[in-house]
Amino acid sequence: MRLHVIGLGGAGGRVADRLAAAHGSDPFLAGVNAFDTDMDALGALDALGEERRYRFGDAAGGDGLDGDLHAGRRLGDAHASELGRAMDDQQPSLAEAFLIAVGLGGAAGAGAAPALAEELSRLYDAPVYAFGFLPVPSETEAPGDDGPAGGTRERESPRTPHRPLAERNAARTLDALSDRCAAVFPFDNAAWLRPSETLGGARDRLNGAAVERVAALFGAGETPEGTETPQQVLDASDVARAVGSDGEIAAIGHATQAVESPDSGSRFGLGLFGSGEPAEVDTSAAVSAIETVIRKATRGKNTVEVPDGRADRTLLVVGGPPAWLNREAIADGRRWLAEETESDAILSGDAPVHDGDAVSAVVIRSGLDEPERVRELRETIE
Ligand SMILES: Nc1nc2c(ncn2[C@@H]2O[C@H](COP(=O)(O)OP(=O)(O)OP(=O)(O)O)[C@@H](O)[C@H]2O)c(=O)[nH]1
Repeated sequence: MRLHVIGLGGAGGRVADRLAAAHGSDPFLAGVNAFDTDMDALGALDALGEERRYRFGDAAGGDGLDGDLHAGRRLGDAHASELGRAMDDQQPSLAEAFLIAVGLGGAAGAGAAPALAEELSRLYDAPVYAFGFLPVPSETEAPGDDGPAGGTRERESPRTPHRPLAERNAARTLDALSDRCAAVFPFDNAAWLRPSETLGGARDRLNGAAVERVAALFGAGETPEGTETPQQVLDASDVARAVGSDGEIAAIGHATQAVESPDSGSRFGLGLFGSGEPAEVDTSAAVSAIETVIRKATRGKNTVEVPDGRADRTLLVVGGPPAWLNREAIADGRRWLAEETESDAILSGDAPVHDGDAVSAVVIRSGLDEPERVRELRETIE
């Protein structure tokens, strides 16, 4: 689907930049922008062209907002239409979905996100989704008090900036985005940190994991021109049906498994008869690879925890070299997922990747019980 990604604030900008670096020429990424009040943060991006970066909010004097969410909201309200216009050269009217990426604990991005979501919904028919990083607990703790391993940890890795208001900002922004977006995809930074890591040291790895999942989901139905069309094409309306339009929280699970790239058509001489017929792949190997990736995508670490694995709605996309996409195995995987999630509303699609060297699965779950970390955050403002 044609996706337009807008990264707001420091974290959002870095994710937008990373998406542009890894997927800038992929057909699904129709537009990318990074908007921030902070000149230095925008200046530190390297894949996004100057024309895609935009500093807003003169009142911030070119700096960040140091966690002042009220100031961020004010700036967002004042500049939303200006930000909407700053996207215009990338034909946002052709986008089939918008994705606002933001660090929920901050102020510049989190403050502007609700107003921008409202503005985009007013201007365009396409759904507006939010992808938001949840803060880690150590951000709100007093400096130096970073849990039992705290002292050493801070010496070993870049410091995580102290943001006393991060949890409350995140709770307020989650609520505001749920009211204004079709769906919210939280990414739980804390769940993705390894025991010895700080957020400052791990953020590039986390951003890579986030980008991989965004691309796996939104790029799934989009095959480069001239390649095979998926048998069950995944389109923007499938994603919309899976995640709903009521601002519910959705989780993305993703897994890949390396497989041997079948030498497409080699048995008959590639292209000689225009057959492009795939070489044979051992059926049991294909079945096992598909079963493994679907289970890993479901039970492995998702962008946010799915309590008891349960969901009202589920979307499954299985990708890989066409010869590996065994129909029966995918159908079995769907049945397994239906039981696992207690959901009977499972949509699915294929993502054939010619010359690919991995089988992959993306599992989206929406209509979840509240994840523990989201509940903790919400309690900070009750
Ligand atoms: N995964 C990830 N999370 C980040 C990153 N940078 C910041 N965060 C998280 O996002 C929150 C907001 O940080 P920023 O995006 O830098 O904040 P901002 O929107 O620029 O707002 P101010 O700095 O307050 O003006 C932090 O509290 C962290 O939890 C990043 O690069 N990756």
